[in-house]
Amino acid sequence: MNLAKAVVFDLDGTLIDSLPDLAGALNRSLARHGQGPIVQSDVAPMVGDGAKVLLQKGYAACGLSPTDEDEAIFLADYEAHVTDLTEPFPGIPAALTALRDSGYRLAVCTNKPEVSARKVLAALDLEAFFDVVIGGDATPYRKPDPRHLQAVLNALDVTTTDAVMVGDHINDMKTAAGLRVEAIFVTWGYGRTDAMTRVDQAAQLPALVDRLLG
Ligand SMILES: O=C(O)COP(=O)(O)O
Ligand SMILES: [Mg+2]
Repeated sequence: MNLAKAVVFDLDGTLIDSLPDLAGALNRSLARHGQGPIVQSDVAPMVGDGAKVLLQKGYAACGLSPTDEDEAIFLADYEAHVTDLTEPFPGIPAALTALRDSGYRLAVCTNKPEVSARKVLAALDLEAFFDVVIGGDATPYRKPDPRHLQAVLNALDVTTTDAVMVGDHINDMKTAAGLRVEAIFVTWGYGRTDAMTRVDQAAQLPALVDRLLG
């Protein structure tokens, strides 16, 4: 058993394919100004720094910048539709089950607003896997600031050498590197990096985590 060891997951693009609902909310917001839609493949690289930055990047692509009202409407609209089309990526529930069965403690470190993160985890029956969930609006720091991950490790009471971070974005890799925490880059998400340790399928995660933390 690995009671003192933990696996910290990014959420969007790592555990869940949330791009359709993120793009939907962005495009509904742009439509209020007679702009868009932006196709999902162009929205994907805008995901990773949280919902507000997604809105700013989407508006910038149309030569606009969002007002406070646009932001409030967008955040409320996304929160209301956070599970319309969003699903776990293939093999994720089984991989989380295998990791828990091996004794790892699991957590989520996401730049997503925490209310939306918890809502989607509950709706997709993933919430019970995680001891700690910290969203991008829940502390003064968010990824790539390593203090976001440090807050998760503190809440877990786990040391940096007993944790691994799993993510789909350069922000996740930078966050882990800032604390010298081992990191695994998942290739099924929305980001691109040259990270050395990579996985292409969720089923490969438990063995890789064992190798890095064992
Ligand atoms: O929603 C985002 O922009 C990023 O969220 P993530 O940190 O879970 O990938
Ligand atoms: Mg991500």
